[in-house]
Amino acid sequence: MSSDYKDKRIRKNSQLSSFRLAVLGILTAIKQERNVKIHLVISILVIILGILNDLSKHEWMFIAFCIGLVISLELINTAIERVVDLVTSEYHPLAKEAKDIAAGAVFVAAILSVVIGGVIFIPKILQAIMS
Ligand SMILES: Nc1ncnc2c1ncn2[C@@H]1O[C@H](COP(=O)(O)OP(=O)(O)OP(=O)(O)O)[C@@H](O)[C@H]1O
Repeated sequence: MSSDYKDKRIRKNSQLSSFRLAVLGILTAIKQERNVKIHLVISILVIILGILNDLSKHEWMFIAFCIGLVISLELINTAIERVVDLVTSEYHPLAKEAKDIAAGAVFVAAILSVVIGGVIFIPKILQAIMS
């Protein structure tokens, strides 16, 4: 990295707080990554479903945890994809492993969220159908 580029970067970063840079990172991921958009839409739908079903404080804590976990891991997955693409545009088995493992982390969190969402919502939906 050239020192000129580094100087410019340090100056630029000191103008923006780390909080604003983090928000910028989230907005970049939302704009550029289809999966981040999909997770956000699903999260909004789950929140609406939660409001309609009048969830308890504990149920909301589980839902909030799952939404935060999946979106955080999706952002880390996106960052790993960027770094891999920065390092190589060629096919490389390690690049494949890095991307696939990062995607696996999101998948595990998504499965956990589906299980928790099912435990919370299925009984409520069944009760609503039966009554
Ligand atoms: N440089 C590479 N070398 C080897 N395999 C790669 C490389 N880049 C991508 N792949 C493989 O292609 C898959 C898709 O890669 P891509 O870069 O399109 O990430 P994707 O964009 O994972 O998916 P998404 O944007 O839907 O999250 C990766 O999961 C990986 O298996």
